[in-house]
Amino acid sequence: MSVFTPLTKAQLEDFLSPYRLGALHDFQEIQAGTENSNFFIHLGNGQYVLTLIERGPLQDLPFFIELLERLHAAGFAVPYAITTPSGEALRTLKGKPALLQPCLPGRHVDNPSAAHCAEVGRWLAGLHLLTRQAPLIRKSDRGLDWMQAQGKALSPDLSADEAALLHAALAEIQSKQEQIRALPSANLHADLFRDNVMFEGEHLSGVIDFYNACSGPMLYDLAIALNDWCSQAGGALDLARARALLDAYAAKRPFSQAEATLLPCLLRIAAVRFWLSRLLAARAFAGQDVLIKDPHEYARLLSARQQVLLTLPLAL
Ligand SMILES: Nc1ncnc2c1ncn2[C@@H]1O[C@H](COP(=O)(O)OP(=O)(O)OP(=O)(O)O)[C@@H](O)[C@H]1O
Ligand SMILES: N[C@@H](CCO)C(=O)O
Repeated sequence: MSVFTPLTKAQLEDFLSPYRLGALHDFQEIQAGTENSNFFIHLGNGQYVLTLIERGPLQDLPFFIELLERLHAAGFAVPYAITTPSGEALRTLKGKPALLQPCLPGRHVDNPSAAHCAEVGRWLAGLHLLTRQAPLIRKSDRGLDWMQAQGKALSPDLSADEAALLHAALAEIQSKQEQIRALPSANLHADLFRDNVMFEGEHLSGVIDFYNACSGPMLYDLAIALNDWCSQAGGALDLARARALLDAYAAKRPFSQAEATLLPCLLRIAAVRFWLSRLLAARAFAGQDVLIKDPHEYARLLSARQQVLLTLPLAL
């Protein structure tokens, strides 16, 4: 399970009363999730999700709240922070920052079709188009410098083959970092995995978990999504799904030549980022009753991205 801070009904009733959303009928701990404590909350006038933030850059919570408010105002189905009548969005429960959000409809899709991937591409293009003129600035706390530092710290734990794979990727990141930082930027979700997207049939009905959101190169968001949504079991890219995602995106925001050149590198960087964060989580939560995602999946994926046959659709 992954609820780090259990709550009683009385604690919840006390916390929820200022929202004036009706009586607490029921609540359930949400077992999925790896970083925060989440609860489904059934109130008199509907269903909500309560998140207690357990870790991460707490000083950046105002950034997440503002970004989600901006997306909500633009019509995106996202878990914006509901405010109390006195205007409080960020509150505290059992000493943890606490946010009450709408419960978004739909379910996660484990085996996405090309149509699901196209929806993801369209959603990402919408996010980037909305924010690229004036992105809210936040440097990722798991960016290129973090990868270099964590890669160095974690490589002694790896097999010789894995360490060589990681070192080659870190050397590539080092040599191309200026080109990467010069790519066109916007606000990124930066964690757009299948378990952060809800679907009703083939219609994308919501995106959750913005706690890795940041400002940065738009291509990086695509690389993260391609790696999770468009990989076959062994790690190789599924070209039909990848093409569907990229074509749907490019129909709303055409790619630049620099983005086309750097796509293979960005796919490798996105693989390194989640390989390292999963290694760190596996180390931090070893032996505990916490959902740990397999780090080796991302080592395999990085290995499979040494050759990338996918090209970006460019405007003629
Ligand atoms: N606003 C919401 N509407 C509906 N379901 C939600 C909402 N927020 C969270 N959930 C459900 O709770 C689960 C866990 O949430 P989430 O992925 O945000 O966990 P986390 O621990 O914060 O993040 P992660 O493990 O992805 O880093 C989701 O998979 C989803 O099923
Ligand atoms: N989506 C991440 C976990 C949360 O950041 C992963 O699959 O490793």
